[in-house]
Amino acid sequence: MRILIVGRSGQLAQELAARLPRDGHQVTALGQPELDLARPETIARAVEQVAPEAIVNAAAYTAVDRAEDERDAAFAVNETGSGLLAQEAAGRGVPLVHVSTDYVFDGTKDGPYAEDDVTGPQGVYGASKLAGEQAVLAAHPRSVVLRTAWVCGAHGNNFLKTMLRLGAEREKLSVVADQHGAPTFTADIAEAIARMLPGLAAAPAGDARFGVFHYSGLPFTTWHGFATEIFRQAAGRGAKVPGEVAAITTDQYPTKAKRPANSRLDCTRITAVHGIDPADWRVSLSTALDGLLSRG
Ligand SMILES: NC(=O)C1=CN([C@@H]2O[C@H](COP(=O)(O)OP(=O)(O)OC[C@H]3O[C@@H](n4cnc5c(N)ncnc54)[C@H](OP(=O)(O)O)[C@@H]3O)[C@@H](O)[C@H]2O)C=CC1
Ligand SMILES: Cc1cn([C@H]2C[C@H](O)[C@@H](COP(=O)(O)OP(=O)(O)O[C@H]3O[C@@H](C)C(=O)[C@@H](O)[C@H]3O)O2)c(=O)[nH]c1=O
Ligand SMILES: [Mg+2]
Repeated sequence: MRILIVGRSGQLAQELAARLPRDGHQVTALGQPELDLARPETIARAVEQVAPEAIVNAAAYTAVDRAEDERDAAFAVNETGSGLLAQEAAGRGVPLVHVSTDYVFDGTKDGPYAEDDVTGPQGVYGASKLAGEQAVLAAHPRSVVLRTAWVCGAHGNNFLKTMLRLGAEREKLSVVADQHGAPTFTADIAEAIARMLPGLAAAPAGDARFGVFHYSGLPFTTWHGFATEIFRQAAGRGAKVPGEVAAITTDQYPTKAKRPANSRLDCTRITAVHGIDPADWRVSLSTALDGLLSRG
């Protein structure tokens, strides 16, 4: 299939550009300035030029704290641009996979979130992503909204790479231990998208394969639990790690945007409908560290 990946420099976009050709797909990854989700005219032009048979939107305004001060910029990309992209996909009759986030939830639920649970974003980023989900689903019945969480990988910037960097510099780190969720590695998300694309291309509007799906790693942990496992595995590979990783509360780590205390996603629907199982993030972490630490 000819596939358009929207986003080029992002961590998931780079992983998709590496993974999808392995299934024989012809892949074009476009980002700014050629395809700028904040500039509507570039969206239509890029889609027409590539003439894709499927589109994956891996681009977003992702600066969670900065979004609090840049509401218009966040909504322009995450809502308006994403909705327009969905319109283009609908116009061409091709399926769209649109990636979204756990931050659409308020985090007060006592247990993992299912796809139809009530949303309630705590910040501008989450609100703009929720508006984007709604715009995409309204514009195009043959779309998948794939909500994931705590995305990490070898490419781009993420919590894993921040921990490795800070861990090499400092003797002590403090990491929040009262936000619950699970890391999701870009390699696993790319694999999941690769597995669902052929079915989506064949499925008509109204098919159960479209709609909202949750996909994150297992087992559930906290950011502190994730950091602890990162340093355990990194130390095993000879990397310099901090002597202490203190468990702190969210109150002790003030940030501009509020994060949900519970980001746990119930991923049973994607398993039932698409046959895709959540990956053990500890295994994916090990693979990512093999690449990251051997490169020095
Ligand atoms: N990071 C995370 O922890 C999580 C991410 N997600 C979602 O996953 C998806 C992928 O995120 P991730 O790979 O981490 O994101 P990154 O922050 O790594 O990359 C974002 C990408 O979006 C592109 N982008 C930003 N603005 C525009 C624009 N106006 N037009 C075109 N492209 C633009 C960036 O390009 P450029 O570099 O040129 O600006 C970049 O390629 C997003 O939908 C995100 O909301 C969901 C849950 C967790
Ligand atoms: C660097 C650092 C972070 N933290 C906390 C802050 C935050 O609660 C948590 C994770 O930090 P981050 O900066 O990665 O958080 P954040 O950028 O909010 O990560 C989010 O990004 C968006 C795009 C999403 O969609 C979410 O799923 C989520 O992954 O760890 C510490 O406690 N100590 C530290 O030293
Ligand atoms: Mg971040």
